[in-house]
Amino acid sequence: MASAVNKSVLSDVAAEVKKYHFPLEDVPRLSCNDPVVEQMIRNEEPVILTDTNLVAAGMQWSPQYLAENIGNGLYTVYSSKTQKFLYYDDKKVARVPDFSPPTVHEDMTFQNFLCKVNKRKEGDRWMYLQQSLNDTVGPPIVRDFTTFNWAWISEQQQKNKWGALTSNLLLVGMDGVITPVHYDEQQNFFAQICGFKRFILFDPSMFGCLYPYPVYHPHDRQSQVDFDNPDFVRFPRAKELRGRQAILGPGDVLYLPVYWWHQVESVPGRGMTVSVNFWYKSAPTEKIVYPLKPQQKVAMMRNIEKMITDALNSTEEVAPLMQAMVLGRYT
Ligand SMILES: CC[C@@H](CC(=O)C(=O)O)C(=O)O
Ligand SMILES: [Zn+2]
Repeated sequence: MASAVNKSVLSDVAAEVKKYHFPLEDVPRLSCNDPVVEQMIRNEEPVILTDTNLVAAGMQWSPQYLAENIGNGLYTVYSSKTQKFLYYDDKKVARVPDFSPPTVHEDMTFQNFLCKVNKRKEGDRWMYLQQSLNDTVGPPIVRDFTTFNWAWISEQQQKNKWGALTSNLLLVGMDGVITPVHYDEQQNFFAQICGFKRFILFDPSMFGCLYPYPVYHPHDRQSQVDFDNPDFVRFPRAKELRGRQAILGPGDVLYLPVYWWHQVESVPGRGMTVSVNFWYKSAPTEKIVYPLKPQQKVAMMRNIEKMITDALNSTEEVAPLMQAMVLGRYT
């Protein structure tokens, strides 16, 4: 049984993390055997789970162990001039002619990645390995992976009528890297193996305070608000943000519900991080119940935005058309 993270270490980490302009409440931290957990997952409320043993077989996956056992396959490594790794969809770059990718994507062996990280000097680019686990990994890693606690996580999948497991992303980050605030369209069990990660979470109803890029934009699903330097003139409602915080240590698992906004930070000074996420397709809506949930409204807004953009075959005409539709009529 993987031991739970020491509470006093967690409070030390909580004291170290960066403060932003918005208040944060702690995400509950419960044993997966606590009867409350089942209801929280059903209600799509984030919760930190201990005692899952989800990745107990992978707890020896230190960067060094991975370098020695993962084989010599090529892995996706992003590099960035800053600690931030703002995701972009390269299939959408053509729609934005002057788009300049904030990160560079390189494929390299895990050993080469770790060597570059260890040799990195001040001013060099930051690096973040983000690779879907597949059958190219070495046999020891396959063995560990197959002995994850699939019984427990499959039970969660079935109980909540989720769809298929779509992928497991292996994430190996340098001390201090940040994935800026965004939302995903999948349910997520996020397992922390090495080091500490701090999640800042906002519920889907905060869509209006986080100003995501347009759906056709390469940064679709990513917020335009820079928490380190918020532009309250362009994004005034960012002042209304009220968030939650989850600090994960080795062995912890965060249930991160679909459409919940999250920023993920590898806590500075606590070493490299190793994590594995488990992304599942969400349950289909069986029956429409009013009032609609915020998640359903986000999905609806996305579909309307896509439809209008495609029907107009122009991105410039979307705002004028939607303003003509509502300004002075519905507002
Ligand atoms: C994708 C990278 C990110 C995790 C995340 O956003 C997710 O699992 O949805 C992180 O850990 O830096
Ligand atoms: Zn995410």
